[in-house]
Amino acid sequence: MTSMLAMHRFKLAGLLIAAHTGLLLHLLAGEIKPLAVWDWLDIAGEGGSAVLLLTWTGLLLKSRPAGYVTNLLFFGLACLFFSLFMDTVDEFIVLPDAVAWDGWLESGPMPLGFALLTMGIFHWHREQLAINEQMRNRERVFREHRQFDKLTPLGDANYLKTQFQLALTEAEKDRQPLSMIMLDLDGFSRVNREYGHGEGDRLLQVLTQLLLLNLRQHDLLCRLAGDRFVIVLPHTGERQAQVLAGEVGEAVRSLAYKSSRHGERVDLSASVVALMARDEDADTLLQRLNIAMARAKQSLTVKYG
Ligand SMILES: Nc1nc2c(ncn2[C@@H]2O[C@H](COP(=O)(O)OP(=O)(O)OP(=O)(O)O)[C@@H](O)[C@H]2O)c(=O)[nH]1
Repeated sequence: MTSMLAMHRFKLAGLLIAAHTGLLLHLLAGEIKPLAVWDWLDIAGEGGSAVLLLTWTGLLLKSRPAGYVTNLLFFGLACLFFSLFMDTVDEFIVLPDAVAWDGWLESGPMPLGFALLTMGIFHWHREQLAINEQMRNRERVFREHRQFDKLTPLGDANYLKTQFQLALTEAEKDRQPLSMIMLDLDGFSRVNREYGHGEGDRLLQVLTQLLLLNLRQHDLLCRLAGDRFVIVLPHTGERQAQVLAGEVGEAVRSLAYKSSRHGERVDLSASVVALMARDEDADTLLQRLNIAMARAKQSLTVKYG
């Protein structure tokens, strides 16, 4: 919150000064209305809307990076807030008939605000299309933020199950093969132990980027839990899935990840298994993948002790 205020301090200060100046002008030129003539419905409607606009402005600044689009949206909302604030002030202060500028203060910023907001939303829409393109291998069909893991951020186990079910239905309908890859880092707990949990988190984020780079357009990557990832491969038979699994495993081995402590390389390897879906549901498929992974881990223990 403090960093958000610091980053946008000039804009927020400008809005505060504008609102205070408007209020001051009204106080200097007019008189406070007696309580008996206050229109509570108007006060609640206009004042409430102004408060909501301030809330939107706060949420906007808190959730978006600073820049051109954020500025357009901010100034759009700021103009609408100013108009409504002036409208609310008008409910408490009566101005002499000769005064005409109050109409400008109330109505002037409103169309400007809508124009700026429209431009901002248009650019936001274009920005979102570009982000969607980058998110393709993480989201595929729909977005459900509650099912996204905050660290990586990939779909979690629940999201994966939903996607499994959708992919299975689609594969059956199109009579196309569907395969999966499961990847689990070997000895990841050692990274946490030796370098700290923060370093482990960073490594998982780098690994996510690496895996995403190795996927095809229509594949989907999810983080099942901890250091275990699953890739859904539509239109893919088992042999092709095995080839892709080999490539992904090779990519992990080749990753020259450097620790942030002394910059030394952290050697990595992963157990990777690939399976083709049979006539089964999402839970059974996930269970088969987990069993195949347990076997792969077991043979690793036999091999290296
Ligand atoms: N840094 C970090 N560690 C995590 C996260 N989630 C799970 N872990 C850790 O990941 C480790 C997973 O343990 P294991 O399943 O035994 O994995 P492993 O050490 O790679 O062992 P094998 O899979 O048998 O090779 C545990 O130490 C968890 O604490 C996370 O979000 N961040």
